[in-house]
Amino acid sequence: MNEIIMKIENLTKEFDLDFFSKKRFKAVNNVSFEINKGEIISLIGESGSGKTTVGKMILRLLKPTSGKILFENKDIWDLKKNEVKEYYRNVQAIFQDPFSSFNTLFKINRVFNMIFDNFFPEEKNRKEKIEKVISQVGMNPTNILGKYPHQLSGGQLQRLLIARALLMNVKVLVADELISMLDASTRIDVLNLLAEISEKTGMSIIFITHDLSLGYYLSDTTLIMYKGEIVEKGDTVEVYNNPQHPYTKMLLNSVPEIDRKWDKNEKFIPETIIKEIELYYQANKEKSTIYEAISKNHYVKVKK
Ligand SMILES: Nc1ncnc2c1ncn2[C@@H]1O[C@H](COP(=O)(O)OP(=O)(O)OP(=O)(O)O)[C@@H](O)[C@H]1O
Repeated sequence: MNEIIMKIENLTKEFDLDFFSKKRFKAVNNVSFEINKGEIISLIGESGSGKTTVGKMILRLLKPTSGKILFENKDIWDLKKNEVKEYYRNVQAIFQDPFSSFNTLFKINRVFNMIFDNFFPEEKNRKEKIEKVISQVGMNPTNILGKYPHQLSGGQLQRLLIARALLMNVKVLVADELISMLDASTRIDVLNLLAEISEKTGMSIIFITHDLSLGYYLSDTTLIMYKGEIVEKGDTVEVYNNPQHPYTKMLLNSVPEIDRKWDKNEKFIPETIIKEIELYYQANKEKSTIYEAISKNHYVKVKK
């Protein structure tokens, strides 16, 4: 049976458009989904669709305008100070640029020791545990631990971030454009590593990407985001084989194929499918702000 570990309920985030304006911008609009233990979910969408904003709210880096994030049935914005620390022991992130996640002044050994200082000060077998996770991500601890971050490659640093998640035994990992800086073969290695860890340890992964093929490769469940909303969600194979929403269809059609050359008459601009989107919502008798968002430039007026 599936065990829900995190529940996102009607999450909305508005940003001020500018200091003087009364208009606000809905970067995330009424987003709901659940994450099961050990599940890998891809959050896929074009640039600016709101993926990172969802990730940041899950990491408590941004407070939602409305809606809830429940981790193990507790609202993460109702946590007490000591519970917040516990939350971060369980929920961690890996961002696109691995270099920014490391303090350049500290050797890797120190970086890993600080995890124990912060979260498990009583731990006696630090060295052993650190060496074990570094080996688990396919690296030799002796070659790595004495180095500074700038002496390592992007791929090595990404692996170290995964090792950090392993060391902390995190329950949910938010991986935001994790591998976009890596070359193709290193990418596959890191993806395989993530899938393997998730299967072995039951770690759930929210994989944020704009790359459909990476999402397909890794995830059990796919969420397609467009203009701040989830327009389609479901089993990955099902979504890719039988997309329902016009935006998902367009997105899947726009993936370059090895035997298809660029055609100057072909257009994949989302705004060209506005009519289909309108008809889709009419046919499904669903309400959506997406149609309005496209035609009115995605702003909402609020009183300040
Ligand atoms: N702090 C902020 N203040 C104002 N607007 C913001 C802020 N953070 C994000 N936005 C806007 O919200 C929208 C969604 O941004 P977000 O970073 O979530 O998109 P994304 O789907 O992750 O895009 P990308 O793939 O390019 O990272 C964008 O239009 C962005 O400019």
